[in-house]
Amino acid sequence: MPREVPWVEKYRPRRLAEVVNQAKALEQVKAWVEAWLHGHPPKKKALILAGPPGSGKTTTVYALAHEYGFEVIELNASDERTYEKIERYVQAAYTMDILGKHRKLIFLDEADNIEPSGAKEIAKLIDRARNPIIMAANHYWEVPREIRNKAQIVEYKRLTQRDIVKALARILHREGVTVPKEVLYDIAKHANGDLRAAVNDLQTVVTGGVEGAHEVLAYRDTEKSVFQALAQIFATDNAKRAKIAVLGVDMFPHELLQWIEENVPYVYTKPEDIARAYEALSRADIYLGRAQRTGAYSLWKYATDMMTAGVAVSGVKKKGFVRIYPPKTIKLLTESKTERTLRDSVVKKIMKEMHMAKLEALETLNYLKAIFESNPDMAAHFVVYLDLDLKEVEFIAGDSQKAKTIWAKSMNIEKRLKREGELEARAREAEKEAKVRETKEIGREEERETEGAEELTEEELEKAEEEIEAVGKEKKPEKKKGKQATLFDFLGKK
Ligand SMILES: Nc1ncnc2c1ncn2[C@@H]1O[C@H](COP(=O)(O)OP(=O)(O)OP(=O)(O)O)[C@@H](O)[C@H]1O
Repeated sequence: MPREVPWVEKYRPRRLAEVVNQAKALEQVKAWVEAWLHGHPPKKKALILAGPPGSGKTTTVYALAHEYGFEVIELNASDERTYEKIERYVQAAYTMDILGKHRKLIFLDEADNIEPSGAKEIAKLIDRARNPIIMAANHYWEVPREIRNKAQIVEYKRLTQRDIVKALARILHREGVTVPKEVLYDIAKHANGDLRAAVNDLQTVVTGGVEGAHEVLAYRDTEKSVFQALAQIFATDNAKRAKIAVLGVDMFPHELLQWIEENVPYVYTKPEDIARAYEALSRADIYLGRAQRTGAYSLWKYATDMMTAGVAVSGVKKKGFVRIYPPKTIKLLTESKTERTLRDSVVKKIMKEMHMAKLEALETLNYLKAIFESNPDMAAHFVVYLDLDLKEVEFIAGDSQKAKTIWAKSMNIEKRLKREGELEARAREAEKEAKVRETKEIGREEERETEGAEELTEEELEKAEEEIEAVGKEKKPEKKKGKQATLFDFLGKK
């Protein structure tokens, strides 16, 4: 299949004036490089362009080189031989300059990934530099301190949704195609300030062999698009970056594995690199299988490490835009979306009823799948407990016949529970009524007793007192065991 030119390259601004919404940063970069060119290297011989991904850092470096006549020597901080290479170019650049060749501009990407061990050495090289060194980093504070001290910081802003929509609209105009407005907004929203991700998404939507932009965008319902995560994995040789790339992706590891597996052959071209990537994936698969069999879901972590970091370090990747293809095993995107919606609703119910965090609920869903597979009676109880509907039961059972059996059993349980509930309610009602009756009766008795007592007082009290007096004259009233004899003892005797 012919590979399309990546739009991030095709439409990458060639001139500084085309870099949007970073005016302040550009002013600083220009002033710094002009100092070099005027023969007065700036006090800080390195620059750190710090800011979010896809905000224009790399673009600035290349546009700058283009406008000021530099050759860019791009190095990656995670490359083991970075130090050697910088040293070579720091020296070579100077001699080449004398020969009238292009001056070299050393561009060190991912400066927040420089190992502490190498930081001191690179700091020394900065001191010796006779040519500009520009570094890029997403997280300024993660650049080793020795290097930060030697470098001037230039901050890049996160691009706004408006910036992104405008940039995308310009590309569409130049391509002569249109997409629904809401799709454009949706891409811009999910890009989270990353224009590279947005441009890649747009290219996927417009040129994808996938039917319909809305279906493609369905995958962006997740917190972080799987397209973006994969693009990040396939753009780095750095294990840590590759691992971090999938953090916000709301997908089971085995689904993620399918996505990565599908795209490996488009990213790696050399057979031995492809083989290494598949080796990493097969190890991931072994961990997943083990987790599934034993219930030790902590193994998921290792599986994810293998499929991200393991794949990312497998070899030399294709440069620039790599279109990410949804796995063929996902038969229909719409179907997959329904499945995901069902999974989400089941997971929500588990979280609510079983008071679980999301990850636990996802693990529990796996247990449920095993239960639904082998124990319909127990499954039926879960259906009632979690208040699942038939579609959700079908999703968990993964087999409509099984789902129907479980559903029928759950209806019986529900009926029984309902009956029991009704009986219980009736019993409770009867008990309540009995209590009311009892209370009323007690009330009446008390009334009667009180009435009786009053009668007693009126009619008999005088007589009783007379009797007491009489008895008192004869003998002391008999004492009841441990209790003071009262008027009522006498009355009782009567
Ligand atoms: N400010 C911007 N103006 C115009 N285009 C931009 C801007 N920022 C990003 N882009 C577009 O997005 C793509 C990626 O940008 P770039 O490579 O400069 O990002 P970056 O900041 O270096 O990101 P990273 O930190 O991930 O390397 C480029 O192809 C470019 O077309």
